[in-house]
Amino acid sequence: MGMTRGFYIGRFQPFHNGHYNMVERIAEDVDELVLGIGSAGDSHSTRNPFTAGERIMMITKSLVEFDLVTYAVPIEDLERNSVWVSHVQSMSPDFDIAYSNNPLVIQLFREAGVDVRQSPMFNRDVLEGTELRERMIADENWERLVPDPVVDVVEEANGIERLQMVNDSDSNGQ
Ligand SMILES: Nc1ncnc2c1ncn2[C@@H]1O[C@H](COP(=O)(O)OP(=O)(O)OP(=O)(O)O)[C@@H](O)[C@H]1O
Ligand SMILES: NC(=O)c1ccc[n+]([C@@H]2O[C@H](COP(=O)(O)O)[C@@H](O)[C@H]2O)c1
Repeated sequence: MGMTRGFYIGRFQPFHNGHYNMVERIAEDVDELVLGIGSAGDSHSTRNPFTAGERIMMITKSLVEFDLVTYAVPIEDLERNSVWVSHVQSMSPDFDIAYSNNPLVIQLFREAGVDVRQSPMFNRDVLEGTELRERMIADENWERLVPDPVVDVVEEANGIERLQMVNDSDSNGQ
């Protein structure tokens, strides 16, 4: 078979070991992988603390060890789900298979005729962005739930202090 390119989108707030395990799985199927940085315009909020650039650093540094060509492409949100797949395709290198465990994303790709594959959830009780952000806010242990380079990126961005600050103002109703 020829070269296969996959596409995997997430908000990656932050990129954690569940995402890493999913890439490990995907790497068995494809030669190249596009990582879509979802909600790319969002940052500095409790749900989306990190910028697209910071998330690109987390992903690029975490995936260097794979025998896989990777591209990180920021994808901003749209008001219209009905044209979202075209929007993604307009920003990304061409891909053969989309990977997601998000039901809306799966449905939109399938309706647009794109081949979609799911993976099992890895250790979902702790490997979840929401859980990680809660631990960061509470100064609880989160470092072992992410690839080592992500710890450095969070530190460089002063991410814990930022998340604690924006969480304070978010929960005070801005
Ligand atoms: N532990 C995991 N194992 C396998 N896939 C995962 C895991 N966590 C997230 N994913 C999948 O990775 C993609 C991107 O996930 P996303 O960036 O929303 O992370 P999340 O952990 O679900 O974060 P949040 O709690 O912030 O929504 C989605 O398809 C999601 O289902
Ligand atoms: N209408 C839209 O803009 C639209 C539709 C579906 C998914 N998305 C984005 O795709 C990403 C999906 O990633 P998650 O699986 O991490 O939720 C998110 O950033 C989400 O906002 C956007």
